[in-house]
Amino acid sequence: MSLLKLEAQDVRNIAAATLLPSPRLNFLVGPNASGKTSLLEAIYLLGRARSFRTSQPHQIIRFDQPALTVVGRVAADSSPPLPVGLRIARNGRREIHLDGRGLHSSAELLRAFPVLAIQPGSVALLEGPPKTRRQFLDFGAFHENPAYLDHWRRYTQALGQRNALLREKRPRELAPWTHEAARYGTIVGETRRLYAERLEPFFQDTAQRFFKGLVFQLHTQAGWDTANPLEKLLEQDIPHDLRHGHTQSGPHKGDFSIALQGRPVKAYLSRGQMKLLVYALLLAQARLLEARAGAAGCVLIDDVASELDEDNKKNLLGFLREGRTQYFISATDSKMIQNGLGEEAALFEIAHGQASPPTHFPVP
Ligand SMILES: Nc1ncnc2c1ncn2[C@@H]1O[C@H](COP(=O)(O)OP(=O)(O)OP(=O)(O)O)[C@@H](O)[C@H]1O
Repeated sequence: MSLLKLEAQDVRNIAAATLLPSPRLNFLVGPNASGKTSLLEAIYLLGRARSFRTSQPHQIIRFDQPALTVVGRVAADSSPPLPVGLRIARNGRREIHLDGRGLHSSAELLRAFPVLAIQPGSVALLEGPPKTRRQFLDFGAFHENPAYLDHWRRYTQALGQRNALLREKRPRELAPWTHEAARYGTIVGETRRLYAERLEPFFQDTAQRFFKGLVFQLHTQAGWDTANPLEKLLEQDIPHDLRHGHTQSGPHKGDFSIALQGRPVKAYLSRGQMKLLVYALLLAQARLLEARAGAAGCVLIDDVASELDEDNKKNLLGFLREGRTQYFISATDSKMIQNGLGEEAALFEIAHGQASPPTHFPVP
């Protein structure tokens, strides 16, 4: 499911830009503030209907413009290319189009064009709050299991109702929501656990590229003591939950952690190593998507060279050249990519919010 064409309008400093990318490796090269990240942001918007940099639409829309527009064509493995489009206005109103239809939610878009971003802020995946890690697991589980979104929504709704009753101190009305939250919460927790289990070998493989000989352990925490049924815990917790005004146990408290020889990585790895571990996790997620028939997605890598030494840049490039995933990689200079690009790859020079026509590297 690669991006065949992108047209971005009024995204940050991009007044209007068109990209005709390669289905595999695409390099966006240009000086600081030329618009590389903005182009990556435009691609991300097309797949997720939101930015990876901000939740404030007015920040992404070009100064003094009423709205941004991103349209594209996405290759689907077994059907003709799909036209996709998104418009976001200053008041936050979004219009999403897929194959000529207006969509009410971004879920179909996410499925049609799975996009992942690796950017300087991605280290929050290991260092930030658990919510970031839950979102990582949810994105994977969503693509792994078509029923996941519905289960997740039902859980979130039941949890919201239960929390409202807890805040209003109405314990007698809790029973149906406790039951519903336990039912769907258990499924959500289990689906996340299964996803992490599926991801683990891909993660071990990607981590080996950067950390030869080191073996990491990936542990998921469900958000409750899974030795007990969630329903029993929720019932036991009622007095406690009433005092706090919200539900203490459940997948909304879920998380995962990574350890190296039993020690939490956060406490021992260098900054550069943390960044590599984030690469390993997100690239593993992309590889797992790729392993699912027809679901290979698109990965955006912003500011690729920062904090990676020469060996690791080579390791990364070697990894990216394998498989079917489409990559968009931004860098301030093309040194990193001049050597060893044996595959179909395209270089776009970015200047003042404009992209040059692609330079294609010949297949040897
Ligand atoms: N809403 C906006 N409207 C217009 N310009 C904006 C807006 N938001 C940011 N910019 C500007 O867009 C320019 C491009 O930013 P971008 O982050 O895409 O650059 P970049 O090429 O990734 O740079 P770097 O290599 O420094 O990371 C910057 O000068 C930035 O100040």
